[in-house]
Amino acid sequence: MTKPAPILFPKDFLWGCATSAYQIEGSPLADGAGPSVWHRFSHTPGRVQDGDTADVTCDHYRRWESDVDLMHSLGLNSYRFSIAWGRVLPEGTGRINAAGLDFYERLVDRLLSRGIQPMVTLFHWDLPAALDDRGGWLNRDIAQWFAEYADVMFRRLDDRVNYWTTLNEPWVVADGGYMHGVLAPGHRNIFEAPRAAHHLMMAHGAAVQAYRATGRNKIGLVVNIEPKYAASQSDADCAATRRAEAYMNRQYLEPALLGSYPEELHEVFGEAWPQWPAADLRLIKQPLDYIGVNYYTRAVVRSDPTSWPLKATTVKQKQHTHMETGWEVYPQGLVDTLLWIKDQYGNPPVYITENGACFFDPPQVEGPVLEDPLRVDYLRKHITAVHTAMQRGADIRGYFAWSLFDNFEWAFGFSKRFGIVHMNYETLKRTLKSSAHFYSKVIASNGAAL
Ligand SMILES: OC[C@@H]1[C@@H](O)[C@H](O)[C@@H](O)c2nc(CNc3ccccc3)cn21
Repeated sequence: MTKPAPILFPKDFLWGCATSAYQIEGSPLADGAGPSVWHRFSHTPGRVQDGDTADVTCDHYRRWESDVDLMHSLGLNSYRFSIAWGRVLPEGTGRINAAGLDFYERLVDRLLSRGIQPMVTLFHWDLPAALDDRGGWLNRDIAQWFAEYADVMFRRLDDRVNYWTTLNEPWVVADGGYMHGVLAPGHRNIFEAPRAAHHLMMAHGAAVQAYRATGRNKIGLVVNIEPKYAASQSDADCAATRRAEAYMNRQYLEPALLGSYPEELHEVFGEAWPQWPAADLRLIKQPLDYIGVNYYTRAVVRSDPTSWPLKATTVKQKQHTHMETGWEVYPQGLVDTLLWIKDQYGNPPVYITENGACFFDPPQVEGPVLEDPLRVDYLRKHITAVHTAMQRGADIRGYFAWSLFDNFEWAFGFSKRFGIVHMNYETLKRTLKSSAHFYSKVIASNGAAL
């Protein structure tokens, strides 16, 4: 029996971890920063589990130098993080806060000095509150507000940042923030959700257009993809699955890549679905250098006329492990997702910009390393899935584990831990989990240690 050939990734493959500003930085109002909708939302009683806020969280705003050194010690060759728009432009437009811009410039310089490539996300949900007061994602003007902010960042950092992302997961903002009201800014309105979604994508297009005027590197869009599998071959379940796939997985990819929306959205939104001007879709469909895919889980879908607005619901797969968010662990879904993008959208360059899991880590035996075997198994199986898709022709350029640290998990507060590094929120001590050691070995061996 010959041993299987070792898994090996390309020499220039990006191996990183991902974070976002509001989730790890703390000090949301320091040095002239303006508040975000998430600062408001987390300080609104009842919105976040246990009343948690990100006022301190990982205190990365003050510990960024040693945090970069920790990334270097893990052997990361890249790091995906986001800019807090309100640190740079406290009112969202107009006046620049030099201290905010300087923080991100110093962070980028230190990353580069440690041989770590920054991948910078311009918007990871923390919209300046001042812009929300002017309508936020419901105001068509936000496309220009976002392009103005993006241009400030491009002009300051494009000589050092090779990978830009406009938006992180527009679906989550529209669905969570405007359809279901469970995320900032907390609206629950089926007429607002498609408008917020559309304006998010117009902002994406306007920022890419601005980048092409001066930019010399790569820019893309990050979407969350959750592959949908019909619970049965019945017409009702197959139609429900198509609606769910259009609503989450195609509503953002297709205007960006094809310049059109899936027909199923007319059925999903009904009278709430506007007729968008063709010029809007031309703005959204800007040539991209890559697509970022955030993958965590899949959904098995059945028809459910009582479920709003999709008339579809997820069927729990009791035979598989689930995370503490209730998400099924299903690595095959990542293979299927990557091959779907390859086959449906012309095999664009893809980075796995987020992949990870939150498990209640077992009771910790005292010692320097915290054991998290379920997360090690999750990472091993999903990184292997990436390699499988690459062997079948998908053009995958990098992988970012979510997340470097345990951090503020939005409406879940600190109750969910996705980090490969444990965060003690009292002492702010960082402690490597066994998944950090595992990931470090995978990087050092370029995959052979899987
Ligand atoms: O929930 C884990 C992470 C989160 O911390 C990141 O900020 C965010 O980019 C992120 N996106 C997903 C996947 N998409 C998703 C699906 C349903 C609800 C919320 C997010 C997971 N995560």
